[in-house]
Order: sequence, then structure tokens, then C-alpha cells
Amino acid sequence: MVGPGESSVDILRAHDGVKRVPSPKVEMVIKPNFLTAEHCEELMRLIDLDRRPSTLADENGDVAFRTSETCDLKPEDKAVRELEAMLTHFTSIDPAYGEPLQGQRYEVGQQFKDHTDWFNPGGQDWEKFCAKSGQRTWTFMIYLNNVEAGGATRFKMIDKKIQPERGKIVGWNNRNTDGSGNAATLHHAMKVRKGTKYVITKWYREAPWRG
Ligand SMILES: O=C(O)CCC(=O)C(=O)O
Ligand SMILES: [Fe+2]
Repeated sequence: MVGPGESSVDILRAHDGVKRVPSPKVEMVIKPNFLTAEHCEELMRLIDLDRRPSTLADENGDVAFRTSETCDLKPEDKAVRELEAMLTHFTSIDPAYGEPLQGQRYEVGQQFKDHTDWFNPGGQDWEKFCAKSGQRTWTFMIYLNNVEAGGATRFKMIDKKIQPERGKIVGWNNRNTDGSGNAATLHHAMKVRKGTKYVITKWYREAPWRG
């Protein structure tokens, strides 16, 4: 048994079509066709309706570090509600532990350079991002479309490059077994070379989400 805020590779692998990425350093799974094409289309439409420049925790002075746009998806939209329910079923994580769903959109040349999704406990923004809800635990990301060229997510520490593919979900545990941030989860949303890339990101926390 795991706690209400937890998932595990075993829980995830109990679903059809889920494969573990074979790395001893990161607990990571992938499942193609998690979402239907229609569901992806609707989520892309919602992202297009309401976008803002993406932001960074721990600003590092590199204005080219994260150049995409972000959409804070509205929990009341049907496609968003349905996705939340699917994620709860898939991950077994109590939805109270989840941050609100976000969409990310990358045009040609846009990227998000090497980063981890867990926050640096010594970082300038630790208090702001983690005081209420704790550290990030699991990340789940869904690719909403096929990208003509570029736009892969590269995990260089484990030599893994994930290609955007409509409806595919990837999930990973951001922590080491002692709960600290796992440096091997470092990843880079590589530049889109042709087309536009749309993804949805879902981050879970150690404690129920309170902002
Ligand atoms: O778009 C991607 O491939 C990765 C996005 C990402 O790493 C993030 O939003 O934290
Ligand atoms: Fe990330």
C-alpha cells in the first residue's frame, strides 16, 4: 500500500500498454494512446484560447531558457475534467495532491532547456513554491500532437529521448528513495524545428495542493 499522494511503477504498469523505461536511475513509464485524438484536439483548442508566456522558478538570467507559452486550464471545462479523472484512475494519486493542469505550447525555435521539475531546496524561490504544498513528487506529461520536426523531451542523464506523439503519456518519479530530488530526472524540451508542439503537464506534490 502507498499513501494517497503516491503512485508507483507497479501501479502504473498494471494498466494496459504501459512500459517502464529501462533505467535503474529513474522510475519512468510511457503509454502510447492514453488520450484519443478528439480529446487531444479539444485540449489544444483550449490551450490556443488562453496563453501566457511561460515562467520559471529560480530565474537564472537566461531569457532563452524557457520560451514556450503556458495555459492554465480551467477545471470546469469538460475535456479538463475528463482528463483529471483519467489521471486519477491511471496514477492512483488523490487529485487533492495535484497542481492544476497546465498546457504548454512551443512554436518553431521555442524550448525549455535542461531543468528538473523538483525545486531546489536552497533556491531563491523555494519558500514561494514549496512552503504550502511541499516538493513535487511525480510528473505526468501528455503529448497532444505529432510534431513535424524537433520537440523531443531529452533526459540526457539516462540517455533517453522521448518523441512527441499524439496522446502519449510519460510519467516519472522526481525523487530518490530518500525523498530528495533525483538529479537523473534532468530534462530538456528540445527546440521545435517544424510545426507547433502542444503538451499537458500534471505535477503532484508531497502534500495536498494549497498553492
Ligand atoms: O515539453 C516538454 O517536452 C517538457 C516540458 C517540461 O519539462 C515542463 O514543462 O516541465
Ligand atoms: Fe519539466
